[in-house]
Amino acid sequence: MGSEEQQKPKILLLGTIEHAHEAWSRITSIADIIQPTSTDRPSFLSECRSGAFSSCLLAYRTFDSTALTGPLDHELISALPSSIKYICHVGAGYDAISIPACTARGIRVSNTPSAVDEATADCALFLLLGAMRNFNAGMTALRRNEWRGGTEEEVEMTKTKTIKMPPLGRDPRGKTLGILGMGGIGKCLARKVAGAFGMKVQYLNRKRDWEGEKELLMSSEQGGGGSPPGVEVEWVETMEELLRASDVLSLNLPLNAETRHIISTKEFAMMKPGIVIINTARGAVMDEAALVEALESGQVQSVGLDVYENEPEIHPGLLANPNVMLVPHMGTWTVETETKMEEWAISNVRMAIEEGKLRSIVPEQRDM
Ligand SMILES: O=CC(=O)O
Repeated sequence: MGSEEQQKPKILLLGTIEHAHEAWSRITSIADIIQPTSTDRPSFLSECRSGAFSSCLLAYRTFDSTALTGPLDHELISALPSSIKYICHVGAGYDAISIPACTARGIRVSNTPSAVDEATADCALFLLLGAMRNFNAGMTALRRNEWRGGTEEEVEMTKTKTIKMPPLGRDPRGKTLGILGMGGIGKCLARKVAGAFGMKVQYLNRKRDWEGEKELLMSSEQGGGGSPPGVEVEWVETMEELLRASDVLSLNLPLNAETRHIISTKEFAMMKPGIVIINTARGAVMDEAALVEALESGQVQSVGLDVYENEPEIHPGLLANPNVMLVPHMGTWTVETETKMEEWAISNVRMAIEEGKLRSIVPEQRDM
């Protein structure tokens, strides 16, 4: 019986299982779970080098575990035992993991695409409407005990006089939404804005997604009744085309070496004056300092942000600006979605153990 126990593969658990307890308990019957005792990156690196995780087959990691380990960069990947063959990440964005470092060590990485699409697109929809309608200015004024941004004295005077009003918002209907990065979240958002707000959609992607376009155009013909109308969707070839024609821009692309600061001073200058920008991808795809300047000059009218360059730090120029709607990275923060993401990551763990492969290996490693 003892030797049977020893044959179980070992899993390094980085983070905690919050929701998918049933799926995880099935894993614990086929694998031994090892958890680090360290509390910060230097001690975690020492723990790795001490052999504490030797013979672990894979690491399961959550987004929040970065607070303990720091990024899974070259230094950290090199410190992992050579027995580690898989890293199963809970989340769609895996910019905290150096894929080149993993590939060089023969470690395969999985993420949880599509599990996040609906919830993240819903969050983008909330930010889009909030930023277009200037809801942030009014909402934060109320919490200062002011009415729509007027002072307390002005509120008192409203019985006889007018009060200070925030600038009028704009309706989304008939406006053009530019989507930068037409993956699962982008498509989901396109469907939602067309159905709920009657917006037109144009997108820029690494390559034209004919199948995806067809799917969006046909969405009216499926399901009948409550299904949204087909999406008017147009592919554009260049960033300049996308920026010049968009009334609202939504960032839906992954963060990597090519996309870091893909939106910066030059790109802000190309945008339609008074554009609204939504970011639910990663903060660093946009140059935050340049964004603050573009907001101050009025080139960008308002923004809705769920993600920031140096989370949890927020640029003071964003905090101070009433035209900035801020959400603290809650795009997938629902019971259903967080559960789905954990279950998806656990299904990668199971497949790695039982079949020696991953359900959703990251695109950079598809040929591995
Ligand atoms: O930010 C959320 C994710 O990457 O899934």
